[in-house]
Amino acid sequence: MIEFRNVSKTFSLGKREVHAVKAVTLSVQEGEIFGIIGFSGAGKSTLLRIVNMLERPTSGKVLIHGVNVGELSPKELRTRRQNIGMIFQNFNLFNSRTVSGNIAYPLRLAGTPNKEIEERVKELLQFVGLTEKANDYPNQLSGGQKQRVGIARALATSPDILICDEATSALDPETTAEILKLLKKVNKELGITILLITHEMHVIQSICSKVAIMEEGKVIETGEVFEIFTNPKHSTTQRFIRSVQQDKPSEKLLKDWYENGGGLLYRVIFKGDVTNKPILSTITKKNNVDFNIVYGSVKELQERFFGNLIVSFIGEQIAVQNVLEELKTIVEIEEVLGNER
Ligand SMILES: Nc1ncnc2c1ncn2[C@@H]1O[C@H](COP(=O)(O)OP(=O)(O)OP(=O)(O)O)[C@@H](O)[C@H]1O
Repeated sequence: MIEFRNVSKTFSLGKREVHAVKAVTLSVQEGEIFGIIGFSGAGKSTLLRIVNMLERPTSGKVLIHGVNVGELSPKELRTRRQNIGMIFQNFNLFNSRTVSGNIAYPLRLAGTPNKEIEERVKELLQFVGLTEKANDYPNQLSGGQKQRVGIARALATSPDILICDEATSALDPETTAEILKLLKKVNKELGITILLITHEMHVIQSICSKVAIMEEGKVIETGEVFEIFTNPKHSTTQRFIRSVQQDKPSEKLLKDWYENGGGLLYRVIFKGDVTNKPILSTITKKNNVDFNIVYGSVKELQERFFGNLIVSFIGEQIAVQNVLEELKTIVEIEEVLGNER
């Protein structure tokens, strides 16, 4: 639905050039919630602004429904933009207009008749749960309520794409969770494709189905959120994932473990259905080996199970080797080393 093909953007600052986006190729499918994550300066905002040509790419192209957005006439581009809703970290509401006035604004711009505007605003207020606040002004609202107004305004012209620029970064954790729930509802009930940027991995974990990780203008890794979380390849991706789930004991605990003569530790990763089966106990029993789960968790991720256990095996060396070989045919397994080893 949205395709970035080899998109680059270079800003010229006097003699200096900033390569904000470098040869990005990405595909966002219809109905997805697609997250782009990266540290500050990675190029996320620039890439997002290229979708509706608020920023023109230096090279490459963006296709929406197969149409090259860069080649649209000014009139066609205006229509395309009406079909792309956008919400922002700082909400960007008009403080001099009421909640209703803010939501009605894009409809007025589009020349919608008053009666229709009234009905649509009522419907949107209900959808975002702000009917009671229709006549309030933005400065009478909490951050979460302001973002609800932002979402209602973005939906006013019935777009097929919603772009979220750090939409929850200014909100506390509880309000963030409420807004993410609302975005999920927008996606599920209205079938709107969502493209969001964030620097917070928990946002990706909560609502995205696909993710791209950006660093220094490039996409360094992309894929299904479940796959990226369970098998991150790039060290930056691993850092982001560690921000939401610690996947091994601290270095201090690992050091103590090994110094106190603890045996080798292995990370055993279970994905999906495998978590239902007593694999560890069956295989170790058969080989006359004991096991000790030292650390770990089994979580739900994208409606699938994901187990990450740190295990020590106790038994004859050859028997432990057999257990490892057999486990490797069913689950992922790797040695866990402390930095000190
Ligand atoms: N209009 C501009 N003129 C010059 N340089 C720019 C412009 N916009 C962005 N940049 C530069 O491009 C690079 C990428 O910026 P961008 O805002 O896209 O990153 P980001 O990942 O969204 O970061 P942040 O979360 O801090 O906004 C940065 O080095 C930034 O300074």
